[in-house]
Amino acid sequence: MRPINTGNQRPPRPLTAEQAWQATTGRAGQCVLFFDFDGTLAPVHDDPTAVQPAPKVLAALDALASVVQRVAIVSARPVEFLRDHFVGLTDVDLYGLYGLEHSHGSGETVTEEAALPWVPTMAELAQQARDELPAGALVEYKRLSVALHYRTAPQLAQAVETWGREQAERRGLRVQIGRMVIEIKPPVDRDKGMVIGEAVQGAGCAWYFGDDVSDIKAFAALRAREETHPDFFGVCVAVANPETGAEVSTAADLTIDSPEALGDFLTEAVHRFS
Ligand SMILES: O=P(O)(O)OC[C@H]1O[C@H](O[C@H]2O[C@H](CO)[C@@H](O)[C@H](O)[C@H]2O)[C@H](O)[C@@H](O)[C@@H]1O
Repeated sequence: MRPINTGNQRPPRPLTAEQAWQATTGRAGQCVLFFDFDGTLAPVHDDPTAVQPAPKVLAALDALASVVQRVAIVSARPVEFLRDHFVGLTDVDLYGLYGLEHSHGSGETVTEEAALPWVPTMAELAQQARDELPAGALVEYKRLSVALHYRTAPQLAQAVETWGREQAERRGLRVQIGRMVIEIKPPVDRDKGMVIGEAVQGAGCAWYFGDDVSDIKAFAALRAREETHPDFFGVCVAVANPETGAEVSTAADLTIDSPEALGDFLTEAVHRFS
């Protein structure tokens, strides 16, 4: 059995959950916990407007916020959506639309200026998608991005993705593939990896929990921080799922079975880190 590291040294890879707990406990006050939202904190639902955080998640995040340096949610959802789903959590940072928006604590929402000129294009694109995509495709308009979903009509995957890619190319936009969704975004350099790279400055340790391919960039940002800062300790945690789970798990240190299991894991973290 590998020895457990309780000092400020990083434990060797591959990591066990126990080693990750132990290495974090002594420096919880310097640690930032980052969470993706859909498929990580909240179980997947056919209707993107109907999702809610898994049981125990809200209470655990609230308690963790006073134990660790920062708790942050890093999502493709708008900040306003996240705020509505975490009412009562006033001491949490919210990064929305892959970092095009953010708010700290209960502060105002700040939007990346370079993205603002793209608002009318996105509104127009959403309307065009509603008009042109086949019945069964679901269009989610998010002010600075448009998500085209086919979860309830998987036979449309190729048609929806092809339509989305063509429109993105025609309009000079970017695409992000996700779980039964293609998302179209402004051509502004902002992703979860960039958010994490900036937000870990000043932290001695960070955990990132995610389930989708866009979260792999966040894992890479933690790995990069470890490379350049030998005292920094990062833990990448995948949340399993049948779509992107294998790819995300391969990039992670640890895998948790589901958002519900994450609720239990975080409840345990409150006790471990306190
Ligand atoms: O960065 P995230 O917080 O993980 O957001 C990624 C996308 O999540 C949502 O779509 C996903 O969840 C839906 C609700 O469970 C599900 O119906 C869909 O199939 C998933 O792709 C959200 O609706 C998207 O806007 C986000 O891009």
